[in-house]
Amino acid sequence: MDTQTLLGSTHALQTVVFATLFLAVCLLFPTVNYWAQLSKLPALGSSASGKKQQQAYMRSAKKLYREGYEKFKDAVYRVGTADGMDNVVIAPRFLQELKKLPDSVLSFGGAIEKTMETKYTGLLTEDNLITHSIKADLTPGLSRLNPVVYEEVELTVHDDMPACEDWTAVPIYKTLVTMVAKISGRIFVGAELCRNKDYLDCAINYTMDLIDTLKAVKHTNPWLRPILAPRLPEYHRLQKRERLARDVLVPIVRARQDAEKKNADNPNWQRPDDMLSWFMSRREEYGVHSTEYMAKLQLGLIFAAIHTTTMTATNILYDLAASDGYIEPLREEIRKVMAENGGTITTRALQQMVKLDSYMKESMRFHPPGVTAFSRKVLKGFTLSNGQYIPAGVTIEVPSDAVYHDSENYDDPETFDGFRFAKIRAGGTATDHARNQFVTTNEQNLLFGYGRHACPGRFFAANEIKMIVARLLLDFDFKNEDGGKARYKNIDMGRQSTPDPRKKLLFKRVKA
Ligand code: HEM
Repeated sequence: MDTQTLLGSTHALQTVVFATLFLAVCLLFPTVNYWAQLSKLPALGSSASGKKQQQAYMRSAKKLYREGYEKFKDAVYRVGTADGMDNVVIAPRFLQELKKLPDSVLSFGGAIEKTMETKYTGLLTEDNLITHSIKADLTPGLSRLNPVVYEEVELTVHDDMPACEDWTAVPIYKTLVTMVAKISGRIFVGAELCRNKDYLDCAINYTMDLIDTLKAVKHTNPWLRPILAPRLPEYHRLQKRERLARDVLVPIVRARQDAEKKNADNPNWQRPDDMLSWFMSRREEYGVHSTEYMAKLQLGLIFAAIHTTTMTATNILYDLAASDGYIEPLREEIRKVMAENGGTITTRALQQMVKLDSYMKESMRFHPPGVTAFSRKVLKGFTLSNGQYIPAGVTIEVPSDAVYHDSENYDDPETFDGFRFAKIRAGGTATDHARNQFVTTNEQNLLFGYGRHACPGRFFAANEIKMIVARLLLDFDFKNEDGGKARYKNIDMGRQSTPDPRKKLLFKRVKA
């Protein structure tokens, strides 16, 4: 090789090397920059993302976030999570400023996409039609709908609870999920479908199949997920469940469409008064044209509503069975309020059941479904008022469980006081009333989230739970299966906490 050719090849080689390095720097810069920015925030513990750390997170996330709160109460820190990624934990004092950031900076859907592996579970993330319809149709219509809801509560308590002439063991989670699916279904899809076996099967089991798929997907290697996830048996079961759900729901949507067309000129025709109907009336506004998608919206609603409501009701019953001194005062309140409202549970009656509302709220404070709240993915980096920069790409959260056990927020926070909120409301101002209800959301009350994505279904859920618990309290005495007073332990996994669905309570019908 002559010198000229050698120089030429060396030059070409140098160019290739430089170009490759440049490309690598361009590709890696965002990641390197992300880690550089993230590492400026203090870490709780090692914050490393090793297997051991991930397992410790799954076992004791609650303890971890409480330690974090003690150490960084008013500050911001990062913590390694079960995903092998660091989340940024933000003190509640920043919530007011976070609330003002638009969805293009802090994304609710983005956080769900990641935690729920929506690419594989197919869960709807931010479906504005569902949220809008709950806010614009369901919640304002509750006064009109409450008698219908209560009618379904009476029907299902009658049909799904055993006779219980003597003490009878009842698997209460399983019983409640059927009740909640029927009662919610009455408002979601109407009377014709809400007691249909196939609809109920789907309303009860869709969430379970989705969670099984989620767990299986999380166990696969993130790099191989696109190949492995669609091969999982759980994934196939979920797909089958969705097909079954479509088979049940699509004919109903079609029948409703036909009825609408047939009655287009009929001034006396009335649309069914349920979510399916409200979704359909808003489909043009939201550009929803496929009948299958209308069915999918119902699955989104089922996921948001059924097991969340069931878990909350189960926690309340487990608390009641384990605590003394509450059942009689609650019954007294319910009887008195019903007597004042024509012997039934009206909207006014629900508002007057202040002790029951308080008990439900205290039960949820002690047994929140999650250890953290306000989970949002950061789409654009931003700076907090204390000067700390939160980089794009990270997920933020607020340590809500620690907030509920802070004596600055709640007097004697480690004591279960079922009537603590009723007492504050009894002697208090209008603000005390507003800030101490089951449905309240603010910086100290994060059970239903916070800000513009706070749970829109909480008003419906509160009424439904109140009606179920009131009916059960009036009709039955109940206690733990062993007759003891130890509260059934919840199952804590990572951030999630669920009442143990295998436990039974003993029920005995109250003599009239
Ligand atoms: C006790 C039962 C329930 C609990 C504990 C609960 C809890 C929550 C929480 C924590 C969030 C996230 C809020 C945030 O991050 O700021 C949420 C969102 C949501 N919930 Fe509920 N929920 C319950 C019942 C329901 C019901 C019955 C419905 C429907 C009727 C519903 C519909 C939704 C929807 C659509 C969203 C998403 C809101 C959005 O995208 O902006 N939830 N819920």
